[in-house]
Amino acid sequence: MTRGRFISLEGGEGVGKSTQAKALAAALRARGHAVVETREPGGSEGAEAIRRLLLEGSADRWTAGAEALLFAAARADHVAKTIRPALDAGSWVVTDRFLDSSLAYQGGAGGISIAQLRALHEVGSAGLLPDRTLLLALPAAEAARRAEARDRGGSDRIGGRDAAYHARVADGFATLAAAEPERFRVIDALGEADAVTARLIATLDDL
Ligand SMILES: Nc1ncnc2c1ncn2[C@@H]1O[C@H](COP(=O)(O)OP(=O)(O)O)[C@@H](O)[C@H]1O
Ligand SMILES: Cc1cn([C@H]2C[C@H](O)[C@@H](COP(=O)(O)OP(=O)(O)O)O2)c(=O)[nH]c1=O
Repeated sequence: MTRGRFISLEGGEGVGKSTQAKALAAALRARGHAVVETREPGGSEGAEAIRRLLLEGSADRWTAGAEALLFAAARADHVAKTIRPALDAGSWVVTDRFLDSSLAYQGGAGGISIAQLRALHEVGSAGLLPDRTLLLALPAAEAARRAEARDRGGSDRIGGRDAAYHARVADGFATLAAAEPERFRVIDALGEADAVTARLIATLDDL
């Protein structure tokens, strides 16, 4: 059996990742592929338990280092229990966030070095990378408007960090995409959801 393809959706809060993960999975199924749709932090029983530790509680609950380790631990479980088995069975995997979120949030915005974060990923997940990473790009004001309309002020431990933190996250994603043009595609996330989905699908032709 040929191995499935591994696709990650990335970007800051409110850019449309969850919406597009669903739509992309549906579009791939309509083309006859088996698709596993998943998310981070989470996507397996152990990782969902770690998700609650990461997203609930006070802002200062974890040091920056502990936070990075918890994301890497959650990812290791997600890869071992959900992602690798699905790929080995020939399914496509569409995940809402993966390693690049750690590089942008805990790295670019949080101050942990990219080299250290990649080392944690090597230990936890044998360095598994997506075949393609789709970075949804939206002006910060529009992303904040969408996130606010969805969350009505009730954001989580990390989503609730200040605008300067989220600006560093956006810069971090842009830098990662520029450094790995083979793996990344930057997608304009403005406009109707269906139009954005069509843009995403068009970047997967070669896979
Ligand atoms: N293309 C779009 N245009 C307008 N609103 C959108 C679009 N895509 C998603 N939304 C809405 O914006 C909010 C954030 O989208 P969501 O998919 O949850 O983003 P993310 O997972 O990146 O945080 C949701 O309320 C969603 O319904
Ligand atoms: C996967 C991952 C997520 N995060 C953050 C990003 C989000 O603020 C939060 C996950 O929330 P998520 O449910 O993806 O939120 P949103 O729909 O707003 O994007 O965790 C990291 O900081 N590092 C990571 O490695």
